[in-house]
Amino acid sequence: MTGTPPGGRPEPASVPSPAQPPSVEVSGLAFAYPDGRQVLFGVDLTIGRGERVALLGPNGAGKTTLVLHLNGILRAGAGEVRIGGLRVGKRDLPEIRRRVGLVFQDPDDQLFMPTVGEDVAFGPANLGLRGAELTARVDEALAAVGLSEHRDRAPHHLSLGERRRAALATVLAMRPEVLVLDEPSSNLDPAGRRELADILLGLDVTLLMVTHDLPYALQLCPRSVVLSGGVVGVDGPTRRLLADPELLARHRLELPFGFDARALLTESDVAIT
Ligand SMILES: Nc1ncnc2c1ncn2[C@@H]1O[C@H](COP(=O)(O)OP(=O)(O)OP(=O)(O)O)[C@@H](O)[C@H]1O
Repeated sequence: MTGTPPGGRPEPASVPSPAQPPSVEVSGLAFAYPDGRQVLFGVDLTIGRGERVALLGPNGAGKTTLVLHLNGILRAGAGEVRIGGLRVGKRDLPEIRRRVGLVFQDPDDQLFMPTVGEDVAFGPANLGLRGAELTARVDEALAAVGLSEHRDRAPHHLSLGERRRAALATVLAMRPEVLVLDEPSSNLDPAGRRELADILLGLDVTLLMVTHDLPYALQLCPRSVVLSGGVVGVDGPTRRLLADPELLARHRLELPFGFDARALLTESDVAIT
């Protein structure tokens, strides 16, 4: 909520009031798949309202497993997850799923209606929206991702970049508080990557982005968390993580050839490292 302090400028929506719980609170989260494979061993992670955080780690570290707990697709074996103070569990699942929007890596997992507009309307219609209210919600979500002109097109006729933005619109139509993106930049061309970044930077949500694309993490997320050995192994400013070659090597993270991460550091960072 946006507030106007007496005599002052309106506060941005992302500034938390002291009474507001964090967007995401994961505490002591442990999880094993039914085949017995234990992936998470006690994850602790708090994300404040309006923060943008990159979730990093090598293949198989458990990043997707962790984010699937945020909207209750997976159930914690031990520990708990809270979204805006509300515990993720059977009782409040519909509200949790409204609060947490998950955008999967493959947009085709989220687009299944004959037209883009119908796909975007699907979630809010399930919430009970109808008529002008539903149309306004769809308009708003399509405009946010720059697809207003594509409302009546078949999703499978869109480019990958457009389909990924359409999948994002299906989630934005629910007005989520937390947006979780699984590898949003994968297979996008440079223009598609930039367009998506511009959209994401303009959203007023808490953002958690799973990615192997470290420059994208840097561009979008001031904070990064590295999942390692089933727990949060590293948590800090993205620019400092990326400027630490030993840390990157330890977690099998690699920057593109020629990317000068040391140039990211400020004088105060250099003094600390
Ligand atoms: N349904 C499942 N049943 C059993 N094991 C699974 C299942 N899904 C994932 N795993 C295992 O859990 C581990 C973590 O997988 P997860 O997909 O969460 O990792 P990740 O960090 O997202 O990897 P990537 O970067 O490759 O997407 C892997 O060893 C994977 O094989």
